Amino acid sequence: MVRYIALKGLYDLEKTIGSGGFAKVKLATHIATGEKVAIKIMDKISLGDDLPRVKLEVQALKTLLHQHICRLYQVIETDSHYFMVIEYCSGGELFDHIGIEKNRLSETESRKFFRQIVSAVAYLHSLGYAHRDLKPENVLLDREENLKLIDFGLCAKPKNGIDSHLQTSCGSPTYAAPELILGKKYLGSEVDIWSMGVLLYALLCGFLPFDDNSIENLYRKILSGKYDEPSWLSSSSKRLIRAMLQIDPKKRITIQELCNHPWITAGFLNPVSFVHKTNFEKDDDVLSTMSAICGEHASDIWRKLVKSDRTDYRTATYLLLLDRKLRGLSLRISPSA
Ligand SMILES: [NH3+]CCCOc1cc(-c2cn[nH]c2)ccc1C(=O)Nc1ccccc1
Repeated sequence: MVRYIALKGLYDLEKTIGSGGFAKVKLATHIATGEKVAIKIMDKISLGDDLPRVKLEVQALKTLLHQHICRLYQVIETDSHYFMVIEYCSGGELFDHIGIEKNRLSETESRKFFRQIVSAVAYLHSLGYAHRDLKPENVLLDREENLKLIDFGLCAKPKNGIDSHLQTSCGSPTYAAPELILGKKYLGSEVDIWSMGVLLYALLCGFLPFDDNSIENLYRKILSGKYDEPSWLSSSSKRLIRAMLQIDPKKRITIQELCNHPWITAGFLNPVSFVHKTNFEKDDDVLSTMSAICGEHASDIWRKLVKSDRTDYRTATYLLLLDRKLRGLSLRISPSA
């Protein structure tokens, strides 16, 4: 196991749980609390001119506090690497959860998960962000099967707000909107809606609306906007999918309409709201646990926490202890912390 000096005494690295272009994600243990975390390791050389994207992703994750968006605990930068310590989603990828035999979810189960995606994306858009890479690999589950969106490496916050156009082509073609693959100017919010339509179709059908081994055929299918509607789809599901997979982005349903759509609210008392986690809430039990170990006064620990950029080891320890408390577990810290 390659040893990273920067993690020594803080995190024990374990198996690799994901690897992408320029990042590797490893399971790790936060030594002070024994809690599992995911550490996204990026080496600066292979990042090349994508280096600014890491700053964007860190900035986005520090801002985005939502129950269905993976939490960033700590960022460590060395001369050669970035380490992003992120919430571990022990349930793995949602689509692995669907399992091979069933390969699709019922409308009720799909609605439960899809409402959580809509809540996270509505929150994202309300802050002027677009994810731009919504795909099954980026939809995970935590231990209680709560959905978590990950990988904001491509997310954008256009300087003039969510309604200003983007141009960079990014994300995977299979989930990409027609305007994006045509290289047209596009709105991040509109391409996210299209990708969510592909996700919903995959949940309800167990396969993708547009799929082909040849990229030209795949593009042709996406641009045609034509896809199969299997017999088991209800007319309400078909109507919603059609509203999301509109070729013309101006005809596509908006995130606000989506939150109130009859398919989304069926069986629920209320539309999807993007009520999110409050900011950094003070917890005296956690602070006294930390103070018992490190000897500092709880009030001093809290003051430093609030003043910090909230991505240091103290922040990670505080948030992980808070998670333990919210799960009804004992608050313990190993003295070596
Ligand atoms: N497609 C997911 C592979 C990478 O996995 C993660 C990525 C991030 C991440 C990456 N960027 N931002 C957050 C955060 C958490 C995980 C994770 O917990 N994955 C996992 C857990 C159990 C089984 C399998 C996979």
